[in-house]
Amino acid sequence: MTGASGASRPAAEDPGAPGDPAASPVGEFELLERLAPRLAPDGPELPVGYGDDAAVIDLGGAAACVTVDAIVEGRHFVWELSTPDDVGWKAVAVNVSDLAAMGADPTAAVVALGRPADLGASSVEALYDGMAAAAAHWGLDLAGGDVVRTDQLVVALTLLGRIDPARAVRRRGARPGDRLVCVGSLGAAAAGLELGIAGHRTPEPLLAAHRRPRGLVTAGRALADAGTHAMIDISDGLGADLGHVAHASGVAIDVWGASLPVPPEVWEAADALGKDPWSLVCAGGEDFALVAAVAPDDAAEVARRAGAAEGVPAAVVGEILESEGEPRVTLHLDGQRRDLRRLGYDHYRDDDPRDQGGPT
Ligand SMILES: Nc1ncnc2c1ncn2[C@@H]1O[C@H](COP(=O)(O)OP(=O)(O)O)[C@@H](O)[C@H]1O
Ligand SMILES: Cc1ncc(C[n+]2csc(CCOP(=O)(O)OP(=O)(O)O)c2C)c(N)n1
Ligand SMILES: [Mg+2]
Repeated sequence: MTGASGASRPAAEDPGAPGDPAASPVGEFELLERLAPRLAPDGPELPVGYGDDAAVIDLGGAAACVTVDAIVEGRHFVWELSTPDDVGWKAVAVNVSDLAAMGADPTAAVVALGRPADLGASSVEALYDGMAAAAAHWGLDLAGGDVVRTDQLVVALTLLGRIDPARAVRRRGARPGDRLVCVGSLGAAAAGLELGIAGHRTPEPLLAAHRRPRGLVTAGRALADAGTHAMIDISDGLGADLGHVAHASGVAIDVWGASLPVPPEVWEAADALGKDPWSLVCAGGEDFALVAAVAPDDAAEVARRAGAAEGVPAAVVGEILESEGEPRVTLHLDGQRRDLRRLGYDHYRDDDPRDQGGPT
């Protein structure tokens, strides 16, 4: 059968595409680079388009900051570890985090719900209880959506926020000499997920980090108000996401391992899992910490204020350097250097997302 007849799915052309048993298909990052030419360039009506945590759209006088992230059963959560209520919370939180990383203020969301036929109505109500609780927490309105039948639960939330386009903080803009500020801790969500899946006893803070992440809106605003040069939220992992900042800003980034905010339970989890703790910290992902490039003289005070505003740990964790050609992200630890760039979650890299990389 041919694709042109509409009777079958388009043929596999990439190694590893559906129907092709070979290695891995084109990765998430490479796929986006191929799609980019078809997307709108930045311009007066689109002050921030593709390539940042959220877009900024000029509406003639006012501006909206908009983002969409989906939560998928088996990819972002498993029913063994999360309730429907947790899933609803997480669907809101992951989007709130993207707006936080722009310095925006979330205002309203619409929800595309992919519901398997066997997911009962009361479970969907519980899912919406979780979304409503998160919406109340961050002061945003759930303003409608769409329902389709799917094989696994999918919750795709489009979130809008207020922003002054002139003050939107982008992934580009980090300058040599800036310090790297991290607000929020690293490694807990990945540790909670991995312990939980392995059936180990899982400390509550780790499980909570996986199930019900926080979006650091107040910290994001504080960082934006302080004139932060560049910012990103850590969803795929510190290495991969700093790689985006290095790439967008045309800089190199040094990360000081000993300064990273890591909860003590993460070291214990790595021990129990027989795993390099730095793979949880630098490649685990779903931390939803904010990492920002801040002028050196302000960095320590800006970190302190942003952390205090949310009641989360915050620290100066590295510095921005001149690029040496290729964007570079390097972890400095015990006198050793490890390449962190691209270390993190990629939806297409491995079949089992939990097998994905650690620092080498
Ligand atoms: N399917 C897509 N079509 C167009 N743009 C996309 C798509 N997926 C992601 N992007 C864009 O690519 C950039 C990176 O996306 P993503 O890795 O999902 O970022 P984030 O971690 O901030 O959610 C964003 O600017 C996003 O808008
Ligand atoms: C069952 C399960 N396996 C693996 C993970 C880990 N995980 C899934 S997606 C992801 C990265 C972030 O999600 P993504 O959809 O890429 O969000 P975005 O980068 O667009 O914000 C991670 C670390 C998980 N949460 N649940
Ligand atoms: Mg996304």
